[in-house]
Amino acid sequence: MWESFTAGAQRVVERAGRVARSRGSDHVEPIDLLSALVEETESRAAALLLELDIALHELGPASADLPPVDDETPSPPHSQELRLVFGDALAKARELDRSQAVGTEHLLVALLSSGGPAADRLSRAGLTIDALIERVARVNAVESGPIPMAEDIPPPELADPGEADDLARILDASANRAREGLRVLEDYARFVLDDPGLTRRLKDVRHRFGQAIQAFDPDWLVCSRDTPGDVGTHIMATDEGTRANARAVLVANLKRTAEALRTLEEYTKISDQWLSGRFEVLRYDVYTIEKRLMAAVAARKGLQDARLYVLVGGLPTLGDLTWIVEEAIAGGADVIQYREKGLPDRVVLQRAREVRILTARAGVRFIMNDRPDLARLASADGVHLGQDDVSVRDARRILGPNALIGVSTHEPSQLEAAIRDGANYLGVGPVFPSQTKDFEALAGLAFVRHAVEATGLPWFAIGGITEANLDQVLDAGASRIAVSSAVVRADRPRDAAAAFKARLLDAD
Ligand SMILES: Cc1ncc(COP(=O)(O)OP(=O)(O)O)c(N)n1
Ligand SMILES: Cc1ncsc1CCOP(=O)(O)O
Ligand SMILES: [Mg+2]
Repeated sequence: MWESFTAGAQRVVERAGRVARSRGSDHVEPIDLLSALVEETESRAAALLLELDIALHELGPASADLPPVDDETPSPPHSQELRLVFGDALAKARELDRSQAVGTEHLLVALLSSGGPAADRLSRAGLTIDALIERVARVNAVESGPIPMAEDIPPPELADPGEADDLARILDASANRAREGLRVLEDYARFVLDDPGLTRRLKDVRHRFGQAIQAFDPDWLVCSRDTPGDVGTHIMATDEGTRANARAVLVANLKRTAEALRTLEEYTKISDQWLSGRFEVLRYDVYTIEKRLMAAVAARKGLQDARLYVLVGGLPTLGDLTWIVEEAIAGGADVIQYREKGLPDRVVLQRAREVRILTARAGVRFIMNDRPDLARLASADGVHLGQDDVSVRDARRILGPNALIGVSTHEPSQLEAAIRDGANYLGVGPVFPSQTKDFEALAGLAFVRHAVEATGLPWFAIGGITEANLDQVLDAGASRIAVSSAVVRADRPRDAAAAFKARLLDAD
């Protein structure tokens, strides 16, 4: 069933389990789902509640406000009531036709209809089922509905013709601003980041924006245009005429585009709420893309030139971690990950700090495996997370926006989810059987080939890579690799690293 839930809805369900555990409950209840939903502040459900003037804090404690729980204990089972809520959400998603996927908004509708304490809390906050359904249906229709043609929507009939003219000037200026801004963003994704996925998404937004503004009568807009008479034309903020670099251009245009879309959204509310909804959806799309663009910008800064990533730790480096790190660096490692599974936290932290000193001295990136808390204490450049480790979002809470967060991926859907979650780089594998870790299944070279097409973020092929099979990995399209045993178990780790590095640079 979960594959028909959006990533946001899945996150909320997972978080509900943690809420139930921190309450000490033996079942996850609808009320836990509501607490988890409250915390998903960027979700469609949260946006709808805000639109309906319902303050999120009135709906109960967010899971972050509850006592912490350890991540090892499994969540209790879902209660019968909660299972009914999920079934109802599924039915609502089908009925309201949002590509049939269950989003946070459908969970909200189902909670409100559930008739239990969660529904009471929502009703007490002022939410009514009719208002909510009407909103959800509108947003869903905006996403899947037909595109109106110019003749469908005449200029608004306002009492004062001068007012229509003012409105046209606002809409014309904002439409131009948003269109130009979107083009600047697309050029950044295309030419600076070389990111096909982001370029495609921005192109899609630009295209949908173009369709939305077809609803305006072009004569109405252009006739009202009076650039020389526009009092704003010559007023410039002090920093508007200069930009420090391409990143500053990007940031300014993200802001400009979102602002222009907001202006369109607000002023079209006067005459056409449906169209206003389309601009709202586009504005949310820009926010989502912003998160991905900024992750890509950070990755570019930290890992653009990185080719060889070496994992140290475990048995082979128990006695001589410092020496191995120095050797790997001398051989050309661009990134060192400290991956330690069995030692006490206090010892791991002490050793991580040693790795930090060595890597900092050499100007090499240092990534801590699994543990954002230890990464922060050791001043690492970031953390590497697996599918069962804490989420990117939680790691960011600890490490902040500038940390490099990597995610292990073993199949296309995980890769897509990691990108959506804001990972800065990806591990792609396991490609071959590994001496470092046992795997039930291999992702293989097919997944490496998939990654080439799927992302412009830096990604490292990993798992059993040796000098003997490196060519297969490079032929599959990888330009970066992560290795452990082939370096840390080598007689001469420095030479082993140097051999990998030379071949990676050769293949560039
Ligand atoms: C670069 C890189 N890629 C993948 C992994 C594996 O992470 P994970 O799946 O969490 O497994 P463990 O390493 O924690 O056993 C990695 N560490 N680094
Ligand atoms: C931790 C991990 N996750 C995927 S492969 C791997 C181990 C990489 O080590 P090796 O290069 O020795 O296979
Ligand atoms: Mg892990």
